[in-house]
Amino acid sequence: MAHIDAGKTTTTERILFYTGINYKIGEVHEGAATMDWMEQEQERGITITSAATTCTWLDHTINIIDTPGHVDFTVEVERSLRVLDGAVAVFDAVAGVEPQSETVWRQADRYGVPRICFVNKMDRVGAEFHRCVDMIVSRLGATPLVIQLPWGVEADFKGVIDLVKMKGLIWSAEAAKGEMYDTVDIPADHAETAREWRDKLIETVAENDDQLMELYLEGTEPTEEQLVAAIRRATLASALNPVLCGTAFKNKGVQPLLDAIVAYLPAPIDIPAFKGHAVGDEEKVVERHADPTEPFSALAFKIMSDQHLGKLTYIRIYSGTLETGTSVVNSVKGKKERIGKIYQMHANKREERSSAAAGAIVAVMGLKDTTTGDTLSDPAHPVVLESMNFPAPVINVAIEPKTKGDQEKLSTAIQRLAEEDPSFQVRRDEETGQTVIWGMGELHLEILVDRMRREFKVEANVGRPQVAYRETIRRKVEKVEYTHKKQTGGSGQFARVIIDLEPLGEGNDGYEFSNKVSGGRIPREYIPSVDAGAQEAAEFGVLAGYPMVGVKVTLQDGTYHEVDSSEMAFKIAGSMAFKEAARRADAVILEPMMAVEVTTPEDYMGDVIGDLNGRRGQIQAMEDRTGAKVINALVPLSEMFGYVGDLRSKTQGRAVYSMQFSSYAEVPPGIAKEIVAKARGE
Ligand SMILES: Nc1nc2c(ncn2[C@@H]2O[C@H](COP(=O)(O)OP(=O)(O)OP(=O)(O)O)[C@@H](O)[C@H]2O)c(=O)[nH]1
Repeated sequence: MAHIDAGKTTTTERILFYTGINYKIGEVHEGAATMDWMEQEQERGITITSAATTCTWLDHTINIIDTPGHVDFTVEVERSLRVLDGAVAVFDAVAGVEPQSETVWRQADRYGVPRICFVNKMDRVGAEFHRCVDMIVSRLGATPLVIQLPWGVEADFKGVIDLVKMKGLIWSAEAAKGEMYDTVDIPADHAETAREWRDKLIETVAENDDQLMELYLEGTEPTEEQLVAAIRRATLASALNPVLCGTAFKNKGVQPLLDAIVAYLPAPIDIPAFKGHAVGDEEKVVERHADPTEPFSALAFKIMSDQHLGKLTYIRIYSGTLETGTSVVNSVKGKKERIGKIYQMHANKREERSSAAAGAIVAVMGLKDTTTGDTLSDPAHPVVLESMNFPAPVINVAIEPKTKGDQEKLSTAIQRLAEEDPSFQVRRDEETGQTVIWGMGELHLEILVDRMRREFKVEANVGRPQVAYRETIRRKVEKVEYTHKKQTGGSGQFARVIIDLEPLGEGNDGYEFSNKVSGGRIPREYIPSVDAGAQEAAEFGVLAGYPMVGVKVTLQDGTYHEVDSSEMAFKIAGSMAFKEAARRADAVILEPMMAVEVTTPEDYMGDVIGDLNGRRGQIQAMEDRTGAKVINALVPLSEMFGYVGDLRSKTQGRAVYSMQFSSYAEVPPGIAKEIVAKARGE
């Protein structure tokens, strides 16, 4: 996991080569990386979809998922961190801890994933190992444990000083692909620094591990075995993060990284218990263990449509053993599923297997109703494992088929792509009849439309990207009454409700409903209808039709009629009362704000800042980083369309930027007016 371009794919390609999975190294910039198998990935040199593979090192099986760094594909990181037991955070030794590294680090925190750090690109001009280590402290608030020091830097980078073994590891020029390295005595000019850092290493581990602390207090130098065991315990407890370095591109430092993965990251059996809950009872905790003889349980984390095979469902098996031809239950949806075939995946290649056991990551064919985040379990012992969080999409575009013939293909394409990607959504705009697709950013939607064209042969016209605005209210309104009554049309036409509507408060973008009606003034069976009606109304806000969020509805009172009331009548009353209340509650429009970080040569700093100000940006911070200036700003997403091209032309291609969603904020009144007028077709 890492910020874009830190070198995740390049490092993974070396791993596949050294572990003997591939007989040659595929380079990202040549469009030849195994893990970036999708056409769009090879053309652009970026990872878009997380690819899974499996290799063996020191008699251990390692499942690897190479994740994308671009923020538009954050859902890929989310699902991968959910099913992996450990992670390698890759950093660019020049840029250090970049914004997206920070984001993925927090995601890993959320899932409690132990991790080690790899400071890559030590060969680049401006590489600074210790600055990166300092940033791991200042930006991530983590405890880095330096277990290697770089031996040389930039063009002179030769290898690493291993502080656990107290040896130098040097990659000689003869092994051009870095297959071989020599273990030598630490050179004299590095001896003192190595001793100093070795002391720091032991001190840091001792502070985080009682057993090592005992030895430390006795003044006994730990053996290599004792030290490795202590680092392992502290890493598994997420108390610290071992830090290594190297240059994947120049083939140095990758084998010791593999050694560290085996030595310090958890095997499934190191995890005391995988927690889930009983079907239909979220309070009742059920535990599963990485034991092939326990009842089967697995989490579906990814769906892929294969043109030839149909739907492939990627699963992580937590307990038990899965065999082809057996039946399992999707315990979230309550549906039986039959396991057609089981495949070990190597990026887009697959190898058929007859069974797979706890700890494995495999793809299965034949599942019909399972979607991302669902649990599959032994029908006799169902369990629901914790699912994952998916971010809400922030932009959308209208899409329409070019010809009538494309209409059906478009629907199929959208359906398949939405199955694969939970951050891609589709809605039909009832008023205009348009199909609107929603995603995480311009690049995300561009890739999706491109995939529709290539994989599904759909020709479509795509509108301009629009921001996913929201609406909320600023004021509480009380006792808003609505009576739904129709004289004609028979029974079931009477309902009267009285509601309060209030804001949930800053940062809460949910919806809540509470019922205060007592004494049978409204029969209990009608209450959920009022809630459903209000929720339906909240989907289309009163100002410009954007979803209304951060509101609480309280049903205070109402009346019903013995003969003329129905669920439908109460739903309509709930919906109308909500709309009426929202109109009186000072509704406002919210827009997504992006945290933008621009790295630019000093000469262009004035232009970059001026441009950000012109985009309604608020500059938050400025700092120096190796001959460049780094500017952090908060900018409305609506002003950031096309920024990539504008920045390039303003700085002659010498500045780079990244941005990620920060929060929703109120749109200034002048702009809100324009948005409302546009939505009303004025
Ligand atoms: N100089 C140098 N370049 C490197 C090194 N590792 C990777 N690169 C280059 O950096 C670029 C990005 O590398 P990738 O491996 O695609 O980075 P990534 O983190 O997988 O990128 P995304 O998946 O798109 O986020 C490529 O052009 C690599 O050749 C390194 O150690 N040194």
